Amino acid sequence: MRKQCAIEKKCGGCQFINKGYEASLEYKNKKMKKLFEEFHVNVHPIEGAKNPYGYRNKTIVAFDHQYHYGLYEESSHRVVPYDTCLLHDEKTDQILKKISQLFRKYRVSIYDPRKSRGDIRHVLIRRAVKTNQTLVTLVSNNKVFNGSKNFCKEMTKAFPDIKSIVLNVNQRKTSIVLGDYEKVLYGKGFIIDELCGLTFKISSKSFYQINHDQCEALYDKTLSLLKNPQKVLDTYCGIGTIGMIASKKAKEVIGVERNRDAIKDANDNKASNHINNIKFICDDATEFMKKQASMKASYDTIIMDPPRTGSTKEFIQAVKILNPKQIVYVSCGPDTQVRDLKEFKKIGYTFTDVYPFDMFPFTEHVETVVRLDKK
Ligand SMILES: C[S@@+](CC[C@H](N)C(=O)[O-])C[C@H]1O[C@@H](n2cnc3c(N)ncnc32)[C@H](O)[C@@H]1O
Repeated sequence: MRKQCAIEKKCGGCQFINKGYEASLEYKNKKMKKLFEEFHVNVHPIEGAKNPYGYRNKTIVAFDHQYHYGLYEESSHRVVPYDTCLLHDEKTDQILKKISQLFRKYRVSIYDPRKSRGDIRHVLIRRAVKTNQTLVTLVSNNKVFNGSKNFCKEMTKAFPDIKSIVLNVNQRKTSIVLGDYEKVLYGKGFIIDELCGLTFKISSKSFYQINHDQCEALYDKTLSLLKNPQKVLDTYCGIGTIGMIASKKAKEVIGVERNRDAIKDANDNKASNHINNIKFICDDATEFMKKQASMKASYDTIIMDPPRTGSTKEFIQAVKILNPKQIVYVSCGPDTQVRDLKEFKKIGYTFTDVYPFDMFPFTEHVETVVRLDKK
């Protein structure tokens, strides 16, 4: 059933929310065909979501001084308040309403970005949709959160699925949301979700795909594209999701990721899923690739899933030396993927198919996966 968003224009988060889901898929299909046109490959129709609403398992909001929550208006510090968002998991907005009530009740100090004063800068909610567990992260300018015991007690009484509440301290004067220092106020500091038959521990600073069901479809495709993988290098591995799923099919997997918290989660995930043929390394992906190339290490398969900015020329030059038979490239930024694919072409890799996934329904974004083979 088609739903209408009342704050579409002010919020600006989803370009297609009031235009209809089919229209958005049509637009994305055309966009992908055009983007990959120069390669003369088969661009498959985008894999749409069964339910395009309520898919976001991660939400970050700011509060104004009247304790309304919302997103910052583009290029301003004005919060655009909202009641419910059509893309959020339903529980998320109920939790945010309760947080707003408690902030008001306890007169919690709200950060003012213009004056760099006050405490609470953002609230991040993460939902593990399969296990119904919630992680609440309060991002503050202050290492102390007065009244945290009462706050946690009231929150967890109202929402028993809140398994952890974390205070993340961010005293930087930038728009980066999370700081480095964290203090667990309640629970263990993480939640557990299930994905593709495995369990994953997720903490506030680790990357985890925001659309659970579309992510399973994307990972199934990724796995099916791997032809007889033996020694696999999973680069930009996050908490180890793709590598651990691929480990079922491979002899050995090495995952590399630069976020220390994600690597800690990955190692815990490896242990809790009893996977013995995977190892995780905390390093910059390009630096790691350069070291592997200089050691003449041997991998027959490379998986890469970089951030929206894509990979680097040096990474691709290191691939040339490592000479794997196949590369599976997952991307949340098809523009930068195209840029990187041109470099892969120069070093002798070809591809025939592009598989787009609608990981972020109603927004402009598309996720794509491609398998490259050595000519
Ligand atoms: C799109 S996410 C993919 C994570 C994982 N493959 C997944 O599907 O959950 C990109 C990951 O790359 C990591 N990352 C970003 N830049 C990196 C770099 N230069 N070297 C290594 N990892 C990096 C991020 O921390 C993030 O975990």
